[in-house]
Amino acid sequence: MANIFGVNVVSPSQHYEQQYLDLMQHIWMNGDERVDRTGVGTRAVFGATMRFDLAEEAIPLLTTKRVFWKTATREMLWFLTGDTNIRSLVEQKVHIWTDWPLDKYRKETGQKINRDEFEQRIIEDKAFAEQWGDLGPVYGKQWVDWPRYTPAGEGLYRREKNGINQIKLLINGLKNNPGSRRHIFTGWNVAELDQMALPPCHKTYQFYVSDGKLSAILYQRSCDLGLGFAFNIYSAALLVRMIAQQCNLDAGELVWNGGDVHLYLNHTELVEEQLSRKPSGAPKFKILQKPDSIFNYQITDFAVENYAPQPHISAPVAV
Ligand SMILES: Nc1nc(=O)c2c([nH]1)NC[C@@H]1CN(c3ccc(C(=O)N[C@@H](CCC(=O)O)C(=O)O)cc3)CN21
Ligand SMILES: O=c1ccn([C@H]2C[C@H](O)[C@@H](COP(=O)(O)O)O2)c(=O)[nH]1
Repeated sequence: MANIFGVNVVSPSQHYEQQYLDLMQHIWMNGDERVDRTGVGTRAVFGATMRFDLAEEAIPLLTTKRVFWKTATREMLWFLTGDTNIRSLVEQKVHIWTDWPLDKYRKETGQKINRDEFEQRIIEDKAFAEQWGDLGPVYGKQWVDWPRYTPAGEGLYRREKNGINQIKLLINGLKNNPGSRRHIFTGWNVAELDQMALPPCHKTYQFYVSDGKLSAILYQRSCDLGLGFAFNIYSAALLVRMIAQQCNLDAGELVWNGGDVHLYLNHTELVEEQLSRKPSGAPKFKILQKPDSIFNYQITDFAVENYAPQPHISAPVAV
């Protein structure tokens, strides 16, 4: 891979996943060993870029392990509803956000409930879910309902019933003023970070229209390269494709910029297994119909073809 002015140029003969495996190898061999918030410990580099071509229905799904793209798709559709409670995810058998509310519940009540029991209660008991299943004003809330305040006299402010829908504004902007350099949305609401279970990792998205194609940069401040990345890069591509479809554009390129990019020290087995495998194949992504709005996609609207990954590799998630 050549590097020109900080732009990684992936040669067309190289598999799109090779840059990911190279970065994984580099971090595992040369990363700074650091103590992190979770106490697990990581090896990390600061600042990394990868580029993925989205032309001709390409989708950046890792092929050296199976990535559960439907799980990631359900999560993205959940973001777009503005929901921040894990209940609707758990109802769809998506477990990736359960560990944070569960951890909080155990710490605050001292109860030794296991994950399955906790999820069962979240589903069966609406009041329990409202009390214990909410992640605070994370991604979805900020994306489609960023709070807005208006003066109410005497130095007081009233919170408007409807916040700012950044996704709707983005799509209007892309349609009406494609050449703009301000096509951005972000989950990083500084005033509300302390209420979130986790501050956003995939925190800023910027879009760019040229030659009938929609490209995007994702800036991810913190990246769990062994677990989170596979989801994050697929989800970002999914988002580009949905937005492109809504704006009658083709998908162009997805540029991923990572800040603190790390491998957890308890991911040795995953790293060694994955680095021993060779990427292969080029899955295709299809959107089967065009809903009348970005907010009306359903899981059945998407299909992945030609995806023949190597077996799943499980690894513990650091909470
Ligand atoms: N340490 C850490 N890594 C993350 O990737 C991460 C967080 N924390 N906290 C918030 C969210 C939750 N996300 C997660 C959480 C778990 C998996 C995970 O366990 N994935 C497994 C199985 C997926 C499944 O059950 O379908 C995997 O092998 O990809 C992935 C992303 C991404 N984020
Ligand atoms: O979409 C996501 C969400 C989270 N992560 C990872 C990155 C870190 O390992 C943790 C978050 O911990 P912080 O201390 O808040 O950075 O979760 C991810 O890779 N992708």
